[in-house]
Amino acid sequence: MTATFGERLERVFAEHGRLCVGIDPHAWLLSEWGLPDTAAGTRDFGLRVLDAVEGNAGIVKPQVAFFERFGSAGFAALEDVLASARARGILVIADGKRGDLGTSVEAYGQAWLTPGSPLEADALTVSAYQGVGSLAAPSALAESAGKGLFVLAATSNPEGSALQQARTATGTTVARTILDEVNAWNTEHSTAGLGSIGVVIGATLTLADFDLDIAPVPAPPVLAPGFGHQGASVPDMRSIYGALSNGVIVSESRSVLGAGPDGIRAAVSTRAEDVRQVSA
Ligand SMILES: O=C(O)c1cc(=O)[nH]c(=O)n1[C@@H]1O[C@H](COP(=O)(O)O)[C@@H](O)[C@H]1O
Repeated sequence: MTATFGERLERVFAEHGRLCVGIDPHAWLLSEWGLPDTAAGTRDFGLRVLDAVEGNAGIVKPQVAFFERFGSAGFAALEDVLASARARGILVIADGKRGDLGTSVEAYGQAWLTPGSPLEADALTVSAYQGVGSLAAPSALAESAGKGLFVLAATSNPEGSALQQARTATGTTVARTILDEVNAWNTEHSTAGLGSIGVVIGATLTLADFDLDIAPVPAPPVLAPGFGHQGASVPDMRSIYGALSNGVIVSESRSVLGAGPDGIRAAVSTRAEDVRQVSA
């Protein structure tokens, strides 16, 4: 039987820890790395990040937008990066923040989560603006293929708070509604341990402001951006996430990538150790 995404994630946690290195080839980073601001530059950048991650950490998160800037050539570059990560056994969360309804969102699931697809990743970030129920098709696809989804619940940017803290007719915040509905899916569909469907909760936030401070049981995987460049500090991980901490994936992009091509391997190694310290 195919291992579930949650089981695969727990294995990665045990073997490599919870650091996720973002692959965000900003134009200025390409320049600092001595690479052209082209699709070929993003490919080289992505492959060099994988060189630094291999053996040092277990998870990467390519930000699709930085590849998409170059159209089909950018997607071809991303396909090469995804294939290389698969070959190295590095778990990939494609940060595409896709969201739609019905057969359209199902097609996004097929694009990013079907084994053998050119853009195959292990998990995809998705938006639930159309309701968590709109994600049923890609969730089912993920579950059957041992893949995962990360649903945006409370994002690290300050502009998201008003909408995400707003209360629905039942009095529950939008962010909490998403967390509860994700958890209901996991309880119904996943066997044991971490579920296959996770949430995104920014590390820059005070979880109580979103009614996210009481963790559901079982706690889902939590993709946690906002560490490093956006100001959250890794040693504070447990105090930020409380009872959700056991599922947290610490994600950093610029703070690690800024070390440059010569310094990145050491930067990943140091940061992975910092994350292990706080996870123990
Ligand atoms: O889904 C994400 O990864 C994400 C969610 C969120 O709430 N905030 C957030 O910054 N991100 C992504 O995480 C990365 C953060 O990059 P750094 O701030 O450089 O670590 C970017 O790719 C963002 O798009």
